[in-house]
Amino acid sequence: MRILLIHSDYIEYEVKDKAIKNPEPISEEEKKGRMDEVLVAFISVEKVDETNPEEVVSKAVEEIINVASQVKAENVFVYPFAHLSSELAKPSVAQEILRKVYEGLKEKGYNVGKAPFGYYKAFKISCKGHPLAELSRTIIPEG
Ligand SMILES: Nc1ncnc2c1ncn2[C@@H]1O[C@H](COS(=O)(=O)NC(=O)[C@@H](N)CO)[C@@H](O)[C@H]1O
Repeated sequence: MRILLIHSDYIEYEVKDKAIKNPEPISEEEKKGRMDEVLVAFISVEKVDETNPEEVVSKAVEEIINVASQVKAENVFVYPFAHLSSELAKPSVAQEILRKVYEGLKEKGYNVGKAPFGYYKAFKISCKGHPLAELSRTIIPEG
């Protein structure tokens, strides 16, 4: 799994079109979204993650929380992003892993947003620009 973390003043997105045959079903209001004062996690789920999804989910939640506490972000935004790796997991597995990362962060008490999975989206982001505002993490399952 590849994660790009951007501590931001805001992130906003707008769904444009389906990018895969069976994207995540979404309501009308989920076609647009915005979150302010937020740690945005752009996440590419990789083929290797399919060997141990549970381990990757718990490590991802741990890594994201670790950065959120360092930058004092209470809001986290999970953004499915297929462009941080050339070895992508198939969409069905990726969607499930991302859902579990989202749920895991909520269980830890964070206010969590997410962008819909499987769509082309326009987005705007405002990076805060401090020394820890741009970080990346790579998670590889051992088991
Ligand atoms: N492995 C993955 N990790 C994260 N997001 C993914 C992954 N696979 C698919 N997605 C989601 O599905 C969308 C499209 O994925 S994509 O790989 O860019 N494109 C496609 O799969 C199709 N255009 C066929 O190539 C992405 O924007 C993302 O929302």
